[in-house]
Amino acid sequence: MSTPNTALRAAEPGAPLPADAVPALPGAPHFAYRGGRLMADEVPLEDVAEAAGTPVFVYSRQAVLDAAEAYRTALAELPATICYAMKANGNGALLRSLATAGLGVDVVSAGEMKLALRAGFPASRIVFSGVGKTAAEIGEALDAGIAHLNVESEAELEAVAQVAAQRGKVAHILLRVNPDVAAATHEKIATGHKATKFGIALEHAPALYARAAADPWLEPIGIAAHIGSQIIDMSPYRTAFGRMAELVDALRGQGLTVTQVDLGGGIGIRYRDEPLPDLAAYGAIVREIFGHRDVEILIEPGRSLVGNAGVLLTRVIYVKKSGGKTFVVVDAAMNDLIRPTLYDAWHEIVPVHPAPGAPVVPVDVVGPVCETGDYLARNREMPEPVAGSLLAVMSAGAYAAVMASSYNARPLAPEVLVDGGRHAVVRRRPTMDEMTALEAVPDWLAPAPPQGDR
Ligand SMILES: Cc1ncc(COP(=O)(O)O)c(C=O)c1O
Ligand SMILES: N[C@@H](CCCC[NH3+])C(=O)O
Repeated sequence: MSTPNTALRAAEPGAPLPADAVPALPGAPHFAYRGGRLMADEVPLEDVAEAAGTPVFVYSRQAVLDAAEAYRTALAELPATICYAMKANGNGALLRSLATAGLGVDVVSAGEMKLALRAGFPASRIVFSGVGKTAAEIGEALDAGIAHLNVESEAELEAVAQVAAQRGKVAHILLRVNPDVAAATHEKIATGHKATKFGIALEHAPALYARAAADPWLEPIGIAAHIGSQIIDMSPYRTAFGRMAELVDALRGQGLTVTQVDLGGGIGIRYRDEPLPDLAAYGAIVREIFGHRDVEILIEPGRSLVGNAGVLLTRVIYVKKSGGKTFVVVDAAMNDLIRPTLYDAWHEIVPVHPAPGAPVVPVDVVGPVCETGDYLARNREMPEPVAGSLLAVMSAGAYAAVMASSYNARPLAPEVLVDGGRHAVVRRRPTMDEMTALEAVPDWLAPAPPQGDR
């Protein structure tokens, strides 16, 4: 498949972009070129940059809703609830959009739980996952009436039992099992093989489930698994779900009640030239394995709902030639998008205003942060941008703004939501005062020297 950059390269100097060079961007059709400029739905990205400054994350509300609809279609007629894994993107306006669309949500901390409740997700559609829930968090979840508490270890089961008894509230739990499946993905985001910290070994699950069923303060309702993230080939799901189904049958064979299976998330997106994940095939696997088993199904997609619904818009500060290389220094950096540095991730980077005829050269797209690892792309063939121009870093809707930091005292990039032809800042850039608002200088420190003496 031709990537956007190679497609752009096909243009002759000075000639308008040929029709077949209009790049098939990840994020299409919601992010697409029209009239020689990159649009988010009906909004030119240059307008967003003008209104909110750069760097800025831009999300298409319709892209998220379409992605949710694609899951609904794939799972049609199954008793399935889509619980968006909000760790991928916890922006309140996006959450509100998904809550209004009737989705559930998967949370991994009391903080996420509170954001989910605030966004309007009912407690009955909240799954509380996570390997290290504290007693305080378990208590908050019980108080909020969370309907699905996913338990990841024997120690956690004991903690839940204790907190539930203390509060006099029955905890509805699912045991997260580790199906020991190796999915082809980056090692830092694989979770379903037994060497990871996640889940309970399949062979230990029956005894723990029975232990829970015997506890008056625990009501085990099902089992959960999540095998990893950015999974493109659906076959590991078949293996994992098959093992889960065997466990469901075994538990029922012991006279235990199982009404729910939580199949986790993990379906990948196209960042570069990956095949598009086959949601229909996924749906068929779920149907084949669980369709006749009389269980309610939960799924927890994160990235596949929001990843290609967002871009990071950035402006070129300088083009620097040094050491035989071309560095495109932009105003976004690793603190805004850490995925390239952390996972060697590829994010497509394209001009907002393609300049046909611009020489295509290998460049490093780097930020202003003082780290050698501060890059968004390395040795990337792209039309050489000019200082002041806008670039869009694609596929930045998932695990981007949520993983950002203020390293180098850089303010968190704002977030803008596009809805058709309108757009709004849904999280603004913090001021310097806001960034330091939590700091305190103890009174035993000498006062700051007067400005003139510094
Ligand atoms: C328990 C759980 N559910 C769901 C997800 C969402 O994964 P993804 O964004 O790959 O769909 C994750 C993250 O990998 C997770 O840990
Ligand atoms: N943060 C990872 C995904 C982690 C999945 C969370 N369980 C990424 O950016 O790809």
